[in-house]
Amino acid sequence: MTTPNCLGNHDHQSKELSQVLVLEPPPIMKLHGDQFLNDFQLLKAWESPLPLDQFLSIHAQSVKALLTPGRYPLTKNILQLIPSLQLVVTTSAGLNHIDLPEFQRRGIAIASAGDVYSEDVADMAVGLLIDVLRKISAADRYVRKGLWDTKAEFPLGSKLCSKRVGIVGLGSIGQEVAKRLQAFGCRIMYTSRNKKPFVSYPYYSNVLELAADSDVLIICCGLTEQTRHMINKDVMLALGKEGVVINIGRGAIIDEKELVQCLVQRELAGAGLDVFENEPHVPRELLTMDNVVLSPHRAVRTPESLTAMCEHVKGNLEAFFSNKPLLSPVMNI
Ligand SMILES: O=CC(=O)O
Repeated sequence: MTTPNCLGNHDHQSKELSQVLVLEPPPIMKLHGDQFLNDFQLLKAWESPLPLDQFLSIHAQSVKALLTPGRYPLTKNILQLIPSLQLVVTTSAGLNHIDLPEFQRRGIAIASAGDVYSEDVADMAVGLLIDVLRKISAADRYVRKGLWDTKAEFPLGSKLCSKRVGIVGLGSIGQEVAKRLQAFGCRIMYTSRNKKPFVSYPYYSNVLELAADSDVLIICCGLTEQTRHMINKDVMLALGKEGVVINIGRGAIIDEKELVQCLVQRELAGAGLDVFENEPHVPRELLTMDNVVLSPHRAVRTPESLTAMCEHVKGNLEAFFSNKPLLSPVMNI
């Protein structure tokens, strides 16, 4: 049985080998439609009137590839409904929506966003940092409110050049952040799972020690059980009253309650946040703080990066269906 409005625009028989299941459309499809995947037969679960489990048991028993956005949780339960799955292509850089041990157990390969978004995310991290230090958003509000012409003095910002910047996670995003901030005259240091032999920035195996030696912490790592709430009160106190935290990773890498508490009690100078623990919820206290810059999880999204992602997704699917190496494998099993 087929449900014509949720199967792509290709003849089912001739495209049987290149079916791609899509549970929920990723942002690239919202911007570009699905023309870029014309060479595949898309099974669009979200367009079906059937409950998901029924849709999958009718249409997805032999499907081998799944395309998914970052926020869709790929759990053991979903995997059980797609028994032939061999590949997931996720359009996200983060992998915290995927039950990695279960994927490993089942031998399902994952292709990630690779470094397609890294430059844009790094630009956003630097933008947030400059905004917090030089109070650009706050200055904009001050001017718009007509306060320039009054006695309400606008406070001084703080210099970026020569700041000691601790990068948490020196993957491709962290490296792009480091490159940019080095050009601004900052002193770069980092922590990550392992010391990177190809950089000369000082390495810290411990985030607490990194924080104690830094003016700014920029969170560029993924969310895992090891990194959840890694940036806690102790780390923020070690960063100190003049310290700034920037987060373009995942909200839950910071203990958000403790972050709010440190900001309220002025144990930290400021924060630039693109990500939050329970998006789209943003803690109420942050909304009125001029030393905090907020962004609605948009660091990866530029038209350019989304266009590049279309090519990247297509390349990964083509590689998979022609038995070639994936462009951005997370693990090949
Ligand atoms: O946050 C966005 C992503 O992980 O791609």
